[in-house]
Formats: sequence, structure tokens, C-alpha cells
Amino acid sequence: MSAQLINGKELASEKRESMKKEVEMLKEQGVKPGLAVILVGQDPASETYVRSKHRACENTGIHSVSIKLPDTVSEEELLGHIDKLNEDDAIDGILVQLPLPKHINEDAVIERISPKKDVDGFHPISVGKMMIGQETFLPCTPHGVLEMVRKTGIEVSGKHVVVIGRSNIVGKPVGQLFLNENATVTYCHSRTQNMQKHTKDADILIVAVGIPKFVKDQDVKEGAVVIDVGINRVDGKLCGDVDFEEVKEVAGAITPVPGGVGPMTITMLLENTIQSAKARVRS
Ligand SMILES: Nc1nc(=O)c2c([nH]1)NC[C@@H]1CN(c3ccc(C(=O)N[C@@H](CCC(=O)O)C(=O)O)cc3)C=[N+]21
Repeated sequence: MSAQLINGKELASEKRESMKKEVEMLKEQGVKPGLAVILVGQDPASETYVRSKHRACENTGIHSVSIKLPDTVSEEELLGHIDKLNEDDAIDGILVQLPLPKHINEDAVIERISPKKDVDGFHPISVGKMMIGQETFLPCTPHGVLEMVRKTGIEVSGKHVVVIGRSNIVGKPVGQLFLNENATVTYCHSRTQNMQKHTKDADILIVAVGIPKFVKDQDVKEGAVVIDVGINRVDGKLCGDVDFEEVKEVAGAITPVPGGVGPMTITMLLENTIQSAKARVRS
């Protein structure tokens, strides 16, 4: 293996140590940061994520509540829970685990969350502010990706960042975050012609397509930083969108799955919750 391993788990626990101290300081000022997570239905993977978020909160001293609703819940009832949490002074952040059942309009749910408590950074106001470079909650996975690239010590400004994927929750915002850092950004997606031409030119390649082992060694430039956002379950095992065994031989730095972007996503969620609690202190 020639590539440097970017250890998300380790970086996440480093960050959580300093966040613990911030939480302590907030408590001395009489504010305990609080996060509410709403989970609809009982998808086992979603339940695992919600449990990890809860555990991470406990470890950091953040108050956390999970609200579990049956997958038959009406949109109106779900919106009612959000209204209550918007008004709840003990709650600084609200996360509704996505995806939602088909009978519920995801956009309406996201828009119901107060932008002041939008720790996912999914509300159109948060997205718009990020786009024009105003201070706001940054979406957790893209922000975690940026932190991991920073960890390698390479300069982002002027670099060619290629993003594979254009979802609203990862692909689009992660490209925007790197553009804000003065990178040159290319988006590739399912309609892209001659994708390899683009990926081979990337100094930083970010993969968020949801296809196991989609990126192979021939797709990557020697020495490139490769960030794997994919979480796929294949034969009961977790695997990313990057063929790790192949790509680690050509990349300069690479994230593993598991233990890469996932733990950083949760860490940035905690950071946003603390940021929100600080705003409560100031208000
Ligand atoms: N409103 C909303 N916000 C989200 O942030 C959100 C969401 N909905 N829906 C689902 C996705 C997925 N997601 C993950 C977070 C952590 C890991 C994580 O920590 N994964 C571990 C492995 C965990 C395992 O074993 O499954 C790792 O990669 O090492 C994975 C996935 C957040 N999401």
C-alpha cells in the first residue's frame, strides 16, 4: 500500500475530545446542547445510524432525544412533532432521518425545521447561505469530507476536485464547499460521457454514487486524494464506492469504509449542535 490512510474514526475521536470541553464550558453558562433525532419506520441500517448518533451525543455530553414513529405515520403528525421541537428550548438541533416513506413529502418536512435548528444543513435557507458563502450550518457529510482532506495537509485552493454524484445531500453540496475553498470543481454523474477522462485528472476525487467498488485503479491519477462517501452492504459486509484494494496502490491518500467518512459525518453533526447551542447563549 502506497497511499496514506485517512483515518476518519481517529480524526473523529480527536475532534470529539475538544468538543467535550466546549460542552463543559456551555454547561457552566447554564446551557446543555440538545439534539433531537426523528426516525420513521424500522430500517435496520437507519436504526444503527440513529443509535450511533445517540451514543456519540452521550459521549460528548450532549442531551439527545430519539423519536421513533411507525412508517404509517401521517405527514401531518410528523410535522406536528417538528413544530413542538422547534419550540422546545432544550433542543438546539433537529434531524429527521432520511429517506422518508413515499407518502411523506421530504421537502415539506425539511422546510418545516427551523433554520436555527437545521443541524443537517438541508433547509433551503441553509443551502442558499452556503452557496453564497454566508455563515450557516454546513451539511455534515460534505463538511466531514472537507475536514478529512484538510487532515492530509494538502492545499485545496487551485486544485481540481472531481465529485462523482450529484445528490442534494452529498454530491452537490460537497462540490460547493470545495468551490468556496477556491478549488476547481467538476461534477460527474450517470449521464457523464467519458467519465474516466475527468476522474483521471482529479487531484481530489470524491465518490458518492452508491455503487459498490465503482472507482477502480485506472480511474485515478497517481498520488490523488480519494474520499469514499459510499456505504454499501454486500454479502453482509460494508463496502464503499471505491475499490479500496486496487485504488490504495495508486492514490496518495485514501479513506477506508468503514471508519472513514461515516464517523466524521456524526462528528460534524455534534459540532453543528454545539454551534447552535452557542447561538442560544448569545441570544
Ligand atoms: N437527515 C439525515 N442526516 C444524515 O446525516 C443521514 C440521514 N438522514 N440518513 C442516512 C445517512 C447515512 N448517515 C451515516 C452516518 C454515519 C455512518 C457511520 O458512522 N458509519 C460507520 C459504520 C456504521 C455501520 O456499521 O453501519 C462507518 O462508516 O464507519 C454511516 C451513515 C447519515 N445519514
